[in-house]
This record gives sequence, C-alpha cells and structure tokens, in this order.
Amino acid sequence: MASSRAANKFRTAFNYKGYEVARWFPGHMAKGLGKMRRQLKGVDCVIEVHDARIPISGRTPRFQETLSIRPHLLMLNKIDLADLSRKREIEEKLRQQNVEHLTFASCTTFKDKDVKQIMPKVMDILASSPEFYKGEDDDITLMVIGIPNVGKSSLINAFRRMYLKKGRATPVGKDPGITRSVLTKIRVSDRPSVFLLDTPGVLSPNIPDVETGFKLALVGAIKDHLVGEDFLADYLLFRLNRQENFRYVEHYKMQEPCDHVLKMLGHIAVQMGKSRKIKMDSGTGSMIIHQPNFQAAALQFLRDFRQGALGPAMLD
Ligand SMILES: Nc1nc2c(ncn2[C@@H]2O[C@H](COP(=O)(O)OP(=O)(O)OP(=O)(O)O)[C@@H](O)[C@H]2O)c(=O)[nH]1
Repeated sequence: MASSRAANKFRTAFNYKGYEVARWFPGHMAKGLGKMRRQLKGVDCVIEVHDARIPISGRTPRFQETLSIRPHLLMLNKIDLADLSRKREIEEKLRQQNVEHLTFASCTTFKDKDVKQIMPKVMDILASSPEFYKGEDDDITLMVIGIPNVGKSSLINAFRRMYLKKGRATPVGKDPGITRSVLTKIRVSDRPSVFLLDTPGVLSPNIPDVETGFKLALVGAIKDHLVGEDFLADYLLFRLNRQENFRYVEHYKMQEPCDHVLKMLGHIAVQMGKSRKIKMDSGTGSMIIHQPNFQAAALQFLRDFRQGALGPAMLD
C-alpha cells in the first residue's frame, strides 16, 4: 500500500499536450441525432441511459433540450463498476440540472433486479404527466437515448428477457458505436403494450473540454485509437493516483505506486509475457533485443479498469 508521502509525489495536473476533441464527433452521429429528434413526437417517455462512472459529464446538451418536451427518466447504468460513495452529491447536482426522475441500475447483473424497477417508474412518470398518458389499452412508446456504449441495447435486451421471455433483439458490444440502425421499434412488453425505440449512441458535437473527452474515452464512449491507447493509459494512471486508488499495485504485482506510464506499461507487458523482438546493430554485429509491447499493456490496463478489476470508479 502506498503511503501518503508517496502519494504527494504524483502529478497534480495532467498535460493534455494541446489535444483537440472536435474531431471525435463522427458524421454518422449528427445524422442519427437529426432522425431521433424527428421521431420524438411519437414518443411517450424518453429513457436516457448514462454511465454511472461519469454521472455529470458527457450528457449531451441536445438531449436535455428534448427533455423539456417529453417525460424523461435518467438511468445511470453500470453501477456494478461505479464508486457511488458520493451518491447524494451526485443526485443533488443532477437535480440542479433539472433531472427530475433518476434511477441507478446495472443491466448485466443476474436476475435483472434493477431493470425490474424501471417500467413501474416509467408508468408513474406517465401517470403524473396527463398530457402524455394515453390509457391502458394504448401502445406506449419509449425512446432509449444516450452516448455510445452506455448500455442502451443491454437495457432493451433485459426488458425483452424479463417481459417477453425472449433473447436479444439488438446487438451488444464492448466497443462504442455498435448500434448503427436508427430507431428500430422493438416490442418489449405485451401487457401493457410497450415498444422501445433503440437509437445509436450519440455524442455531443461540442464536447466542452478535453478532460470531458478523456473521461468519455475511459468509459469506452469514444474509440481508444482516437485518443491513443498509451495517452489514455497515462490519463488513467494519473486519475488513479490522484484518487489514491492504488489497487493496480497489487493487481500487477508491483513494488509500489508509479507515476510514469511507460515504466508501468513495461512492467505490465513483462507480466503478460508481451514483448516485441527488435533487431539492433550493436556495432560489432546485429543483435535481437526484446522490447515490451507498450500498446498491448496499455490495452490491458484500460480493459482491467473498464471491467472493474482495479476497483469501483468515479471519474466526476
Ligand atoms: N459491467 C457492466 N457492463 C454493462 C452493463 N450494461 C452494459 N454493459 C456492457 O457495456 C457494453 C456496451 O453495451 P451496449 O448495450 O452495447 O451499449 P449501447 O449503449 O447500446 O452501445 P452503442 O451501440 O455503442 O450505442 C457491452 O459490453 C455490455 O455488456 C452494466 O450494467 N454493467
């Protein structure tokens, strides 16, 4: 375990090296956003799924515009990976952002106990919004929105498992941008008759600052290669050290915490047995040296973080 003396040696600010985030918003997202907005008038309630590890950051302002038009439930998903020790503070901040209805959930936990609470909440929200409530015999249409990779498809599949006893209707994947088809209408319940509109993950065209961009990338909403795996790994190391979360020391069997990403990635690469052979001229002939595969180590570090192996996370 690291002493607080060791913790004092760590960087207090991250050098983003003049990174630009503007190019992280691909064209297909703008198209998706436009289609979603056009479909809104047939929607009774919007379920916005967001990642509980970044409860405040990264929700797009354009989503929030839609919220004033339609009843809205914000579902903070992946709580199995999140450190929610400051839950009250998070709830308060979201209330200040006009989030009236909030729920915490995990879509992958066995028995879907969190997902079970969502439909009753939606029914309550609709019942308290008479202008949108139609009556028991009418179809209810819900739109599921959110940034990439937060679990929108997983939620829809969980609903289908639960209410229709059916398997996957929509593909799930660990990489962002799996859902490309816009607005597929999927029946998720017979009684009441409920349809869900699946939507592609859409990022804000204006990510407000580079730090938000890095947080989004750490939770997998932006593809790693757009940021650079080693750069992102460095940011992760910076964040873990700042929060004095030193589980990585034990996890990678290190001697002590470390603030130098290449040193750390080198250690992980050796642990994983990942090295590259490089031919070098030694002056008296050529020789083969083994260089740690830093990229493979960076990917492993990011994967371990995302799967919760380095402890529950809170990036806001
Ligand atoms: N640990 C954990 N993983 C989850 C949870 N919900 C979804 N996932 C995983 O997160 C990844 C993304 O899930 P999807 O349901 O495809 O996310 P999406 O929002 O539809 O993604 P896009 O299609 O990119 O917009 C998958 O690997 C899921 O298994 C959760 O509650 N906990």
